[in-house]
Amino acid sequence: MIQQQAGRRPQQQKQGPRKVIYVDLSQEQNHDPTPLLDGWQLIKADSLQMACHQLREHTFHVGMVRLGEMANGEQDELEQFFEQMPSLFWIALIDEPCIPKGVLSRLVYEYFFDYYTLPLMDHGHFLSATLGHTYGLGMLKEYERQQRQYREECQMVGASAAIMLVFRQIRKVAGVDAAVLLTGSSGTGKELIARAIHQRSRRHSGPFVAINCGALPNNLVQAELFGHEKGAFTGAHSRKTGRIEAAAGGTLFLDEIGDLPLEQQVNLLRFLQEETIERLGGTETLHVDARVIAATHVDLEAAVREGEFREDLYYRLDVLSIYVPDLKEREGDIELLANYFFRRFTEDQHCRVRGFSRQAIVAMNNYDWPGNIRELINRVRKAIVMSDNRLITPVDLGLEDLDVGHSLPTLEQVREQAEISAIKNCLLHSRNNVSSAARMLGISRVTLYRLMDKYGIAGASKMRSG
Ligand SMILES: Nc1ncnc2c1ncn2[C@@H]1O[C@H](COP(=O)(O)OP(=O)(O)OP(=O)(O)O)[C@@H](O)[C@H]1O
Repeated sequence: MIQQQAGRRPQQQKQGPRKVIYVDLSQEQNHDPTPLLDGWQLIKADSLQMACHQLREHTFHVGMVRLGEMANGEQDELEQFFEQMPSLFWIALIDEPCIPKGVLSRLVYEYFFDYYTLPLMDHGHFLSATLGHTYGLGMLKEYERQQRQYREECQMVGASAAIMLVFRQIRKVAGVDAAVLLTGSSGTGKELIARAIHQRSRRHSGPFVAINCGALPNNLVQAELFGHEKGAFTGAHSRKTGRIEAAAGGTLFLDEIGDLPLEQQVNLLRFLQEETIERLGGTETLHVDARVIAATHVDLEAAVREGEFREDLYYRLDVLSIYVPDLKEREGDIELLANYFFRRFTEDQHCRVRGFSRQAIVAMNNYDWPGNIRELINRVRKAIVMSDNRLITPVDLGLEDLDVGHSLPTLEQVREQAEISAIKNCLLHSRNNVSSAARMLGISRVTLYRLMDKYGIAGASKMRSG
């Protein structure tokens, strides 16, 4: 769908022509493709050095290279040039006599999306469309590359629009040194997200200290968070550094913040306001520089209304907030995550089980996952061990009531699901530009707004319509 759209005449877009860099390495200066490029702004470079300069000055959507005869050294230089820009995609223009030469054919195969032989003659009018396709493919590859990068950096898997929004928010909040509140159900990945924010922040070389406020007995919370001096209470045989102090220079992750007893909330508030703490039984005031990320699965606003959570602390924690969606809200991610954990749990061992049956995938997609990703991990791990089959079945996953036979959707449901997923995909790929998403879908903007409203696809009012 993207490729077809990308191949459309770019001048239809209101953003103006897209830019293509044209690197002419042939020294011949003939066959200028400019007149053939309807809707594209062509910027020329006669050498790789000049191309590097142009690439620093402009943002290009796609690149074209005119290849001539080439010595080995020049070829290496060109390869290095391409390696520096993994997200720009290229088309080659080649003189017909050069085509059969082995060196060039490998280069074209490895680095170019497509090539045209010169003279272009009546193929010329396809060039604009090929540039569009190349750009479309480049966008997909870039999206894939970013995903891979996220996976590697944060060990986070996901491709749904809902989780991509979270990924973008992680990037944004990582660059700001303010408190973050993560809200979302249990097992959705809040701790992993807190770690990802820490890893991407300027504090990444400092410690990441996690504490589960719900798991500590009331009488220990203060000593655990703030530390204690020797003899502060019976059994305090030596001085102990608290978790807040241990997070100095890094990030303190307060999980289940809603469970923090009221009397400790005031101490935490003081730390957030003044960046100072006092150890239990101590008199010294210590300055501690730690960023706080808190997480909760309960509705803290409701807890504030009911007097169970201090309002002033709530506002101190909720400077930046990220909602982490339930697994069932992440369209397409269940299969992705299930396969990811399957590979992780089977890679180091000889395993007879080869993957998931189609019915197992359907059953997983039909299930609500109240325990979210943690539950998915447990079910997949158990199924790998217990399954007697080559492909994991719904029964192996404990989801036998949810396979395809029990819940065949109606045609109307299938149609609605297909519409929802096409709209979400196009909005994602057009970066929420409604006009361009409508064009991809082949419908008017008004119809797209109506459908978004009908299916409750969020954020319509905030979206760009350029
Ligand atoms: N996007 C993801 N990709 C891969 N693994 C994930 C992802 N999100 C969560 N996980 C894994 O799921 C499990 C649960 O995640 P995590 O502990 O971060 O959830 P949580 O929201 O903090 O849960 P709780 O509220 O119960 O503390 C962990 O093993 C985590 O590594």
